[in-house]
Amino acid sequence: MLRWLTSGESHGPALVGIVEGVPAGVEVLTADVQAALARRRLGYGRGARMKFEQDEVRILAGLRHGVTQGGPLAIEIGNTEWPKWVDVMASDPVDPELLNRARNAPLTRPRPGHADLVGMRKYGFDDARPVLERASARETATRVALGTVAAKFLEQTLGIRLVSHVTGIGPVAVPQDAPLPTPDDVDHLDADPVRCFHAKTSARMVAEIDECHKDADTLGGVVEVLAYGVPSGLGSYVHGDRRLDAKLAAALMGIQAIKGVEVGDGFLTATRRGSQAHDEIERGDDGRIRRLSNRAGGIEGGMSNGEVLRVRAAMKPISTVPRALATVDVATGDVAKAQHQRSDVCAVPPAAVVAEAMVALTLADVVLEKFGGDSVDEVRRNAQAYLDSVPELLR
Ligand SMILES: Cc1cc2nc3c(=O)[nH]c(=O)nc-3n(C[C@H](O)[C@H](O)[C@H](O)COP(=O)(O)O)c2cc1C
Ligand SMILES: C=C(O[C@@H]1CC(C(=O)O)=C[C@@H](OP(=O)(O)O)[C@H]1O)C(=O)O
Repeated sequence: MLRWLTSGESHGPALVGIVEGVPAGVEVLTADVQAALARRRLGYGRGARMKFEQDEVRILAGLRHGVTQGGPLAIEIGNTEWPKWVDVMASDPVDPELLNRARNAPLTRPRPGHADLVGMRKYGFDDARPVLERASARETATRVALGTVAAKFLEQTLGIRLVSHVTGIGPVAVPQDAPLPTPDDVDHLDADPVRCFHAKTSARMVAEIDECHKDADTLGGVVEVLAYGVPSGLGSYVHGDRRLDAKLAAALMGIQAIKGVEVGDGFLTATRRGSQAHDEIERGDDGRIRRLSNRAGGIEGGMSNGEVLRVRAAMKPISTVPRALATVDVATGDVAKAQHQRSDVCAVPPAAVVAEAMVALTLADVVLEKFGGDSVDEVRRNAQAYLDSVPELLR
């Protein structure tokens, strides 16, 4: 079993993530985590903060000489902007005089689409500051850091490799028959301004973001994660909460601003007739069972079926709209415009990287559930024994 937890506020000194259950022997470096975090910072349409802030990574525990030790890994990501927020986010009480300064002023004009209003009600605050600090997607940096370890585990035990890309931004979408990127295309995707594999669509997405920026508005979109090399049999049909599709849906829906999840062709499948919706089975020239298509996205009956795993997540447009939305000042009861200082216009490309991390953590958990093992070698041996045990005619 893999367990993980994150802690930290958007403008606090640092974020911290802990992952427990990673077997011994996974090779991972601080530089790998840094590289993954750098990929999360990419993307046309991100706001000013991404340009001036750095992610300062420190692996505090669980790793020795670049190899996991079997104990929990603790990863710290320092916010380099912290010096500006020392008073606002101080852990201990501060001089009340400081609280009158601009950055410290209570936020009383909750932003529609954010956690602000409900969070104030629920936790008993008269200021949205503490709500937005933890609700912020700054926290996703920690998930990407932990996901890096999970991805290394998957690659080094079973050769599973993940790819994330953007298939839609606002109304602009990749054509349905466009080829899927493979792990060899990751550098190309990282270099694309919107992490899109289809060059013509990428250019249209950039233009759409520019238009939206001019209109002082924001955009959402759709991301897709692909997992190559996933063996058949992860997850289970025997109970709803053991289904791989259910676990992936929960993991993706748990990302800030994700409002829909599809497995394989998802909602499109619902519009098709059965004869056009499923993936027929045949025996290939090599004598192995194969599929004529992969509309199911690599999952049948809540289990991986050996095809490429394909999941999508729909992100709503950024809630802090520059052309500020109507709200109420909860300190006075007056009609107001929602608070706004700065924001991303579009954060779909980084959301793809976050979705990839969530898929990595979910797959690492189900791999450990199925095969178990305290070391990389043991997981490999267990997996190989299972694969060897599948009868010839079912392979
Ligand atoms: C990578 C990423 C970056 C985001 N950046 C912003 C942002 O700059 N401004 C904003 O208002 N919301 C941003 N969001 C979305 C908010 O965090 C999210 O909408 C808010 O916390 C409310 O949660 P909900 O949308 O899940 O209801 C971002 C989300 C992600 C995944
Ligand atoms: C800091 C990150 O994303 C932030 C997520 C976010 C939000 O409301 O979710 C709002 C913005 O922060 P701020 O309000 O300080 O400008 C984004 O920059 C990050 O992704 O590292």
